[in-house]
Amino acid sequence: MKIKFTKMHGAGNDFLVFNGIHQQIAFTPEQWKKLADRRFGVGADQMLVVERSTLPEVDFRYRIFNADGGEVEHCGNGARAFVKFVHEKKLIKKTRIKVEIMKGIIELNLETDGSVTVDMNAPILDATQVPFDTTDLVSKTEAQATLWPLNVGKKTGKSAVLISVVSMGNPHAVQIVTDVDAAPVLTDGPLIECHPRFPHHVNAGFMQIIDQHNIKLRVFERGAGETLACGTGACAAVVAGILRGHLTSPVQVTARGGELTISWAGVGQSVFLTGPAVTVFEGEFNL
Ligand SMILES: N[C@H](CCC[C@H](N)C(=O)O)C(=O)O
Repeated sequence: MKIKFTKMHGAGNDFLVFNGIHQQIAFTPEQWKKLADRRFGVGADQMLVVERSTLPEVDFRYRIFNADGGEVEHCGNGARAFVKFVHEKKLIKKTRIKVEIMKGIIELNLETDGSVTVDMNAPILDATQVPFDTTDLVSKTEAQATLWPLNVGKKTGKSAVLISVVSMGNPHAVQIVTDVDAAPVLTDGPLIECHPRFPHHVNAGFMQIIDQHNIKLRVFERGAGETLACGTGACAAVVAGILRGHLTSPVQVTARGGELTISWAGVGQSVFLTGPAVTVFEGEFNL
């Protein structure tokens, strides 16, 4: 059976996007993992499946699978690729779209310049809801932020890594570093991703503050490794930076694969993510 897909990216975070409305897309975690493999498969950070929603007033359902085959709650860069896909495939005409994801509904807007703005809903700031195990941990306060000491490799006790714990529907552990290019993303990233205090694992963000309105960011993503950009990671980093008193909305996030713009008006308010979405090629494979 031939399965069609579209290869896309959002600031270098790359995806295989499937029309799950007109073709049956139901793969095992092993099949997703093989598809994502950059040698034995097609290659991607995540795979996105477009389906119709059964909820009233909601246009589509959007499922996200990481390169390791696991289904996850949210993907900010993927949401932008999603909008571009449903328009290019003429699955919808309107430019403001409501989409059901694993844990809620998000609203997407295709801008006249071709960029996409995503209402990412409000961040979850209660660490235990992320979820993160705070047992026996003594948190620190910086401005409005709660920071948690996390033992990472040899960085323990007084040298523990200070993280902000934020959920954008998916879990994020964000730390400030002086130089992202020199940050231990590939050594500490995997240790944080699978840290026992994160029962669902976590995306590990490394943020360098440039000024009040600009950061550089690298993210070691749960289930995908370091990606060239992470939309939900950019949202979590900006939320953490604003709460810590280092940033003021809007914030330009420079990722290795491109630029994202994040706006946030404060606790309880939605985070807005704006950025590019690019179609690279159409493909198909035999299942
Ligand atoms: N690795 C993430 C999912 C993809 C998020 C990222 N690609 C984005 O743009 O938000 C997780 O396991 O929660």
